[in-house]
Amino acid sequence: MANLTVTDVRLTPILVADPPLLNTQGVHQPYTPRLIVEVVTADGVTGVGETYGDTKYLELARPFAEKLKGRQVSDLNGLFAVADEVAVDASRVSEAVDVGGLRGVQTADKLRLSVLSGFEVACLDALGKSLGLPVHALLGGKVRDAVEYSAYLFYKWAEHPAGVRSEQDDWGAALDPAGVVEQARKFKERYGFSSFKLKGGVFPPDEEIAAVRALAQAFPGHPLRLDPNGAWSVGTSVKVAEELGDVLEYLEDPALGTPAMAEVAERTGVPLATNMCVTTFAEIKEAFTQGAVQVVLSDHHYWGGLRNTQQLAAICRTFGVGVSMHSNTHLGISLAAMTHVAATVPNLHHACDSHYPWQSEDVLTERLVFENGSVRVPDAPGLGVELDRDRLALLHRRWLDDDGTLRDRDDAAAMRIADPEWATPAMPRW
Ligand SMILES: O=C([O-])C(=O)C[C@H](O)[C@@H](O)C(=O)[O-]
Ligand SMILES: [Mg+2]
Repeated sequence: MANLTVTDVRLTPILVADPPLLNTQGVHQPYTPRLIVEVVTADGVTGVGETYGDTKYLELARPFAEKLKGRQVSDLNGLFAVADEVAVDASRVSEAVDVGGLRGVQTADKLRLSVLSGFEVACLDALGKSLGLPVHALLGGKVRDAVEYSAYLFYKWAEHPAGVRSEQDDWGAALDPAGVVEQARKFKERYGFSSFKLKGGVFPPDEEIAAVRALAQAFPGHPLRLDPNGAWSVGTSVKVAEELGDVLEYLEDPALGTPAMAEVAERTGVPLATNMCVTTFAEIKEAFTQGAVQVVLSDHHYWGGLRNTQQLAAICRTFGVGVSMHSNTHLGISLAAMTHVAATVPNLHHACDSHYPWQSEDVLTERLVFENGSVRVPDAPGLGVELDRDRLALLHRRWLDDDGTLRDRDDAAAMRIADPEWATPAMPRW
């Protein structure tokens, strides 16, 4: 019988290269923080997880890790009790919608869940390796063999501002409809994606409408999405929905907050998706009863892990609301975790988001591969991925060497390097 007792927990904060991707808040930093979690059992089995690596997450992860020692990796329900014991510094959260966060309301619970998810995935990986079972089997079994992802298109500079230390990428600039179409072509060529999401809220809506129209012309029949992260008023949202209604699979978070989304939903037939107004279980009732959203983009990081993601999917199914997946900058551990849980969700009818193609660096010995836009669901024990300790050490070294400037993701601060006058836009921006 395997000894599933946690004897050691390792936390490794890293900085990962990120291209100059634009959103309504600003631009991505040249390096972004992530946290790699390792949980070791008495048998010497190591499970890996990944989550946000900014200071406020690290502050919680450290005491969480201490409390995990001596517990069983199979005690997944117990992780929530551990999370409740970890104190959150009140200055780290505001109950209001955090427009700077791009991921909705900021609460102490959500912060705890975002940390918990890294431990839950590491425990599931260790448990799976100990029992010789893939994570999807621990979650009840896969209902599909591959999970489809969509191309995540961004307006983008060719490179980070001059004088800023950064890694080169070969995607080029995308600042107008032709650039966006060119980027989409590369995504299709390289990964076989057949649906496209454009991160909007960067340029005035007419320019973004033109970019989506250009995509529709270049890729007829392909599902398209546009996501301005709540940057538009209700009126602007309705206008964009009217103009693009014939080509959009859904419009994502056109306006900020459930009441505004509900008003948009009432005035258009275009389905609305969200990763901003429904990001916690507490927000579901109001949004669903008001018909504010037709698709919830789950994210196992802030929903509190893979099993909470399954619960969210079950609630969505009950209410006839669609479900898919949101993504931030993440590495292969999280892509594997997303793929395992997505494989178990019967009502997943939209290709999931993933930033992974934008990440040229990883901490795995082998990168996960997209074939025809999909990732095959791993059947090896655990997550089916292996940590590359040299890569991990290298990216950790970068974090150690940083003076603190990059340890907390701040897209507005990154933008101010190029444009010192830049201030986080007041919402609605248009
Ligand atoms: O709304 C979304 O899809 C996101 O929040 C994803 C990311 O935060 C994305 O906007 C980004 O990284 O710029
Ligand atoms: Mg979004």
